[in-house]
Amino acid sequence: MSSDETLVVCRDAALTFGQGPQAVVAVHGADLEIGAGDRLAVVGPSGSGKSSLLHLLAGLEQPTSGTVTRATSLGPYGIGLVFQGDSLIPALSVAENTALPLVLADRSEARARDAALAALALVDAADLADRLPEEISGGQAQRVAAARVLAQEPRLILADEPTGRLDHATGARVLDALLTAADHTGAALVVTTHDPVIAARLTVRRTMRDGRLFAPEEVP
Ligand SMILES: Nc1ncnc2c1ncn2[C@@H]1O[C@H](COP(=O)(O)OP(=O)(O)OP(=O)(O)O)[C@@H](O)[C@H]1O
Repeated sequence: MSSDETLVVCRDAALTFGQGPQAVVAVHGADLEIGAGDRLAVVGPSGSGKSSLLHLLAGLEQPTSGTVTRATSLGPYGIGLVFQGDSLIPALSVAENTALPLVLADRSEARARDAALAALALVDAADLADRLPEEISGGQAQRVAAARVLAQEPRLILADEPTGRLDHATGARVLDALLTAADHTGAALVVTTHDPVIAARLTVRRTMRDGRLFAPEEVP
């Protein structure tokens, strides 16, 4: 893997929901390249289209016009997703939640658990391993979500408002966990946020307003 490898390219990628007078343009012709190891913050207020852009990058939505191209080298497990809140499965322990992507990818349960425990330790959540999601806080749950992505060892981590519902100090710890996960695996990291303090911790910041993605550091 070369360090300047391009993972995802958006060219004039747009996403419109609905048709006719009811149509909502969530993303207007966005141009974006994500390379291996990049650290990108997409910053904008609620409703500006950040989640929609992330869904395009992940392939969860297809562009209505323009193109989104993912490198074939990403493979089926190459993208790790972290969503805002409530993403853990309630009936599974923290360790089982963390190991789940590996079990689904046919790793043995013992190896998956070892990888999960190592990932939890890296994000400072080893002591939570045997708890259920209902027994941990929102900030802890987001760190577990970071550990789950870390265990998966993706090439690209997409985190949608991972600190959105948290206070500043807790949000900073969640971002620490995501940066640790990305550094440890060499993954690219894209974080959407409305919080400039969180955005300042990523290398490149791009503002979104009303579905428009502005150039790096360009302030609309
Ligand atoms: N499935 C959908 N159907 C119709 N409209 C949608 C859908 N998803 C999003 N939208 C609209 O697209 C626009 C962008 O929404 P999006 O969720 O991408 O913004 P956001 O910046 O992520 O907001 P938030 O921070 O509140 O999640 C909004 O006007 C929203 O109402």
